[in-house]
Parts: sequence; C-alpha cells; structure tokens
Amino acid sequence: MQIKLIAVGKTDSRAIQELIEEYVKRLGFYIKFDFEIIPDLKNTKSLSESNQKEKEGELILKKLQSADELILLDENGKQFSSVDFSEYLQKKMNSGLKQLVFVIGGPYGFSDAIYQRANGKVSLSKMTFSHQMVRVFFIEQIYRAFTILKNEPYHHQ
Ligand SMILES: C[S@@+](CC[C@H](N)C(=O)[O-])C[C@H]1O[C@@H](n2cnc3c(N)ncnc32)[C@H](O)[C@@H]1O
Repeated sequence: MQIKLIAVGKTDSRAIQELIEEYVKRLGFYIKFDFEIIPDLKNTKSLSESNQKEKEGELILKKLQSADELILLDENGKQFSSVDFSEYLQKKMNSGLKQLVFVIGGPYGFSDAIYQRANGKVSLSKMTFSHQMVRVFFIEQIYRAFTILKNEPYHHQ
C-alpha cells in the first residue's frame, strides 16, 4: 500500500515547510508516501465560500483514482489514539488496498461532492487547526504510527 496526503493551499511558512520535509523524509523509510499540494485558487475574492470549496473539490477529485480509499481530515471525524491509528493503518495495509489518500481541506473545509466521495473522516481534535498546521501534525502522526508498528523507541505511552 502507498499513502498520499493531499492538502489545499501552499505553505508560506518556511518553518512549517521544514517540519514537513523532515517528517516526509523519515516516513519514507517505512512506506511510499506522497505529499501533494493543490495550489491556492486565484481571485478568491470574487468567489463565495461554497464556490471556492466546489472548485477546490473538483481539483481534489482530479487527483484521485477510482480504487483509492479517500479519508478526509475533519474536526467531526473519528478520533484515534496514536496506537489505535497505527492499528488502523495496519488493517488498511493488510486489506490489499493499493492507495490510501488523506485530504486536508482549505480554509472553509470540503464541498458536498468531496464528502460524498469520501470513505471516512479522521479528526485530530475537536478543535479547529489551520490547514497549514494540520499537515505537520498529521504527517508526524503517520510517522509515529509506523514507529509504533515497528516497536521503535519514538512513541511513549
Ligand atoms: C481551517 S480548517 C477548516 C474549518 C472549517 N470550519 C471546516 O468546516 O472544515 C482547514 C482544514 O484543516 C483540517 N482540520 C482543521 N482542524 C482539524 C482537526 N481538528 N482534525 C482534522 N482536520 C482538521 C481539515 O481538513 C479542514 O478542512
């Protein structure tokens, strides 16, 4: 199985980019992991929030293959402990799935079309994080999950 993370909107912060690069590099030792950014839409001032979500949604859908399992990062999704999340990933790997795709939405979240296509939702907290911060937190959690599965001394209960 390979994992892809799609995020809407570029990161301006060098600090966030560096953290992402660090954890993507570490994760690469365990699994094929792709991180893809959907560039910010142009002229968003002339778009309503729902129009912006729809356009972002169309760009997300274009990145998917029909067999991909799509999991949204969403405050209202299922919450896991890090150990539970590692077991969740192990089950996905055992299932024979080729590609598991996680998506982080833009500033207003996801369109209805994306919710309809999604196979599940994962929440990192009931709190709302910026779409920039979520990518760092989530990539670190995927990395943590693999260190748990490999019994490596990174995670402490
Ligand atoms: C600023 S938030 C958007 C908030 C918006 N109210 C919504 O309805 O989703 C941008 C993106 O960050 C992600 N996000 C923010 N907080 C999250 C959390 N606690 N758990 C999972 N994803 C989160 C989601 O993918 C969301 O689409």
